[in-house]
Amino acid sequence: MTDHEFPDVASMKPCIRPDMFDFEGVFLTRFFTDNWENVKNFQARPDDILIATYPKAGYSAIKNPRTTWVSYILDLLYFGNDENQTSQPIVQRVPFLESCFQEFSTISGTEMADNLPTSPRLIKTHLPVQLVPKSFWEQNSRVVYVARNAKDNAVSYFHFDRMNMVQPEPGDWDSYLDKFMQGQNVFGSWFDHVSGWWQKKRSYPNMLYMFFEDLSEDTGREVNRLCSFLGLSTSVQEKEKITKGVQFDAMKQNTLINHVTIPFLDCKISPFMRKGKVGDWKSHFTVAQNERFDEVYKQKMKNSGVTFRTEI
Ligand SMILES: Nc1ncnc2c1ncn2[C@@H]1O[C@H](COP(=O)(O)OS(=O)(=O)O)[C@@H](OP(=O)(O)O)[C@H]1O
Repeated sequence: MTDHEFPDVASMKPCIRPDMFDFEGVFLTRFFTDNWENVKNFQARPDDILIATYPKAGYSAIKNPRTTWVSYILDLLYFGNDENQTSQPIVQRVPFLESCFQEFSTISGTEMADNLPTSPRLIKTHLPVQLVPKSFWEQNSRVVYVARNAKDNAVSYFHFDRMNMVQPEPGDWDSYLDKFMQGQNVFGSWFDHVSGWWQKKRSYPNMLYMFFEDLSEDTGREVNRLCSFLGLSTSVQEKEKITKGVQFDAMKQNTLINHVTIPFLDCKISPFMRKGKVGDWKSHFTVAQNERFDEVYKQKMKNSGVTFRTEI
């Protein structure tokens, strides 16, 4: 088996479904803490681009290339014409910084990032802002944060936890939603994550804060925003091509992107590229769940300053 291959999923099942534990105030699993010294001491570079999201907000990266949408857009903007690059799965093109899946890979996220031959390096993280390695701030690296409304994010994360054998068991939807409201998810509370990064943006100008809902409403406009932020003079034709290539249906068909080859993701339970919709929460939340959620949301987000759209 090479560095980038996985064992057959059937043979892996007994050793997976890890426990979640409190790590410096945030729920994580060992897959994100086993390499912590190297994560903490990771040496960022001034031209690095860190793509940060709460899980399932549309960014997609090690064997587990996720935060897919914006990673793929950035990858195409920088390396779309480099066949060498685009023939690799996106998990290898955009390393997942804190990941360390020792059972499945001999290479950690930090090693993969250190070995990246490209410049700039595109690096993905799901860490809450306070756990990001300090060298990113010291080097003034660019950061693209992508946020998704809490309701759709909860639904998407629930289905992902059902199909991802390296995440804790999600249980049923009702109890999952309760845990989500209490912040008991891998990578911690959605509320703290989106608010913490929003807060950081105030003191760190080298960050673009994007919304899944905006990408969904007008992908071309958001590609333009990314180009402005990054100082790219990509041609109109190229931007149009990229915008077309990153639509949900096109990405769902692309096996280098859609993760069907990652053995611990069981796409028979739920596909990685599931629905990609704004407002899908309506087909999951009961009236009672929605009322409960709105109450908790109001309370937890009252001082955050960031607003979301739950439909477009
Ligand atoms: N191009 C495009 N258009 C619309 N929606 C898209 C797109 N790319 C990714 N997605 C949706 O984003 C969700 C996955 O988020 P991530 O890629 O951040 O997942 S991960 O945290 O990295 O595993 C997941 O959302 P759900 O379908 O609602 O589950 C993906 O379908």
